[in-house]
Amino acid sequence: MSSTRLNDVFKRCKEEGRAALVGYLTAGDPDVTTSHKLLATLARHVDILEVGMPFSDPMADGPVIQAASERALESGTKIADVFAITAALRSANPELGIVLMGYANIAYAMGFETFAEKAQNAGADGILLVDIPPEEGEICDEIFARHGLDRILLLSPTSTDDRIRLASDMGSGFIYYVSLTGITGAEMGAMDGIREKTQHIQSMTNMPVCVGFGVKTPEQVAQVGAFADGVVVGSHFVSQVTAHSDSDAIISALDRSAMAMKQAITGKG
Ligand SMILES: O=P(O)(O)OC[C@@H](O)[C@@H](O)c1c[nH]c2ccccc12
Repeated sequence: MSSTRLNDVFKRCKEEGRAALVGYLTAGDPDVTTSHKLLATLARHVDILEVGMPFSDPMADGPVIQAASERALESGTKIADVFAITAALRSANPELGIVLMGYANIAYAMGFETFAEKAQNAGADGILLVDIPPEEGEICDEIFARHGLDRILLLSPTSTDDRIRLASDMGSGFIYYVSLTGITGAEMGAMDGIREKTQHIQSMTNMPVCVGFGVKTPEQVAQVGAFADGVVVGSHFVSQVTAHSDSDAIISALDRSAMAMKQAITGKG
């Protein structure tokens, strides 16, 4: 069972003959107020917002997103702030897909039932917990499903057909194909290999397959969008936070860069 909103997002994009644009930012970076404005800006251009829950030990993340987590935690961001920002984004953007992304610890700490209840009340559609692989889903699958939350699962270049089948069976919403064996923000590998593996996964599942890790330019968004069902951009958006000194400048830089990515994915770039 998939949350109808994520299904609708992919259906709409498909009707428009394009891939979905998924944009990531860490909630609370650089502080709760600015972060809310940044996420609201990104929400105007993307189809799905991936809202990162800041965490002290984000092992899948490269330096850019690690630093974003640190800024968020140092400025006092709490998980309650993440839910509050999410709720505000939801009420302003009824059709936007919203996925909460983070590490298992955050949900363990508050209890999966409470976590799922709060995520649902905030209006999230799906949950991506990086360090809960498909086979460890007993801890959350039933709970998330009961709260109408999709569980987004990751596949990587080394995933075997057995794992692809497992992710397709256990996951919902969409499959997130990590384009490289490494951390967020790394350099993308050869496009041919990424296309082949993506198409192979697509042939094995009914779910949309989104591709992320290393996508930084409108050209890459257009290239990946030509075969994937969705394209994820993270570090490139997060890096706007440190590239500019005041919050207005960060917001307008993010606005411009998200608009460029959107134009690239709609073929109007
Ligand atoms: O930053 P990149 O290379 O553009 O990749 C997307 C990524 O940031 C976002 O989806 C994400 C951030 N942290 C993660 C951890 C695991 C999987 C995915 C993520």
